[in-house]
Amino acid sequence: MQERKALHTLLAKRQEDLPPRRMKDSYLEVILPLGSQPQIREKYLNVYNSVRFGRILEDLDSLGVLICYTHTKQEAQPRSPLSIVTALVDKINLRKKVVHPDCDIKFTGNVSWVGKTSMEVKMHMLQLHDGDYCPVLDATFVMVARDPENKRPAFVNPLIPESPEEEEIFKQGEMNKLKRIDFSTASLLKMAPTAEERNIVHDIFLNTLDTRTVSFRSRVLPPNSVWMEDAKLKGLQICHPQERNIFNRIFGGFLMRKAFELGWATACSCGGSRPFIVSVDDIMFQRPVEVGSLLLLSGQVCYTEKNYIQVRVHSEVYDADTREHHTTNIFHFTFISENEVPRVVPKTYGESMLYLDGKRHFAATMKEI
Ligand SMILES: CCCCCCCCCC(=O)SCCNC(=O)CCNC(=O)[C@H](O)C(C)(C)COP(=O)(O)OP(=O)(O)OC[C@H]1O[C@@H](n2cnc3c(N)ncnc32)[C@H](O)[C@@H]1OP(=O)(O)O
Repeated sequence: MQERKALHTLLAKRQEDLPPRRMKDSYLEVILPLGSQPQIREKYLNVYNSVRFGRILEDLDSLGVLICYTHTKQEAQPRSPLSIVTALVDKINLRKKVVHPDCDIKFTGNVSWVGKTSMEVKMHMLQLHDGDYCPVLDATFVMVARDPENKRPAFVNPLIPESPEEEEIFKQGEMNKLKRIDFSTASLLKMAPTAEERNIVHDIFLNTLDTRTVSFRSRVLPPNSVWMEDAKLKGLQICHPQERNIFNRIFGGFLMRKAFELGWATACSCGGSRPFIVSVDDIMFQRPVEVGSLLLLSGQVCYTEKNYIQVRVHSEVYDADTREHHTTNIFHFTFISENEVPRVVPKTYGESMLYLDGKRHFAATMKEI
């Protein structure tokens, strides 16, 4: 950090002082040689003889940051003054259920939109089959540039779209930002549910009343259902220095892997058969996780429909000295199970809000895939 302090003088005072970049300036292709270098397969292999998605999340996070460093690279500077951190995983949509552990994987990506200090990155993952690379997933992340000590935001190079297609991609980035603001304004933590949503919650409530006692208090679980309070799992992670990133905080990809694995286990125990990841959305990195933190993770099935399971993982750090808890991330995962899954039923008002939030995330995912 002492060394990094000296880099402050290299920061731009205004965004206009930085040379504009094109999308192709930050374009990178990286090969993960699972086919040609068998010795690296072990790290990626899961028990179903396919690739661990948590490892892919780590690779996407590192690649996203590397793409942003490429976008902001100044030839004259031996070292970048910027600390680039992951602010948001906007969306990851899977196009394939299974990723083979013995075929090469190619990642590609570039900066697709730029604000003042934030950059949207679009990445794609493809896998080699019979001589061709076939699409596996598409991902959109948002990274934020900070000063060398990671204390304040720092300007990034503007982005100039060069063709009508690139203008469309750039416009989409702008729209994504507005959509995120709308989604967050309508959050159930800030606003009451809509009339339609209130009816859904009340119908669920009526459906769980015990017809014999006719009381507001006695509740009965409908057939093929599970109470939400019984559809959760918890985990603890001690954040050892091994998981730190280049800014001495816990690596975002590691947090995603741990949250994904708990989310998967939660979906597995609720659904009763093997779940496959379909989509990841709206993972907001609200605050950095310090090395040495006790990270508490809670996985909750929020919503189910047919074979689909919507899981939310909440992560918080616990400070044993002050006994305070601070939320660091909320993760949203959509899984598809091999068999039809039970319906989850909320009992309390808080659970009903989690249910509606899960239903909203599920609906947004289904619209896209
Ligand atoms: C070399 C290659 C290999 C490298 C591999 C290492 C990879 C290392 C990557 C990591 O591991 S990072 C670790 C995981 N991430 C974190 O710990 C970040 C934790 N969160 C934070 O530190 C802050 O919440 C964050 C810096 C993201 C935002 O801080 P603020 O809320 O104070 O932001 P501010 O209001 O100053 O806004 C700054 C910009 O961020 C944007 N922003 C903030 N939160 C956002 C969000 N949630 N979604 C989208 N954009 C967001 C905001 O719009 C604005 O953009 P513009 O300047 O372009 O207008």
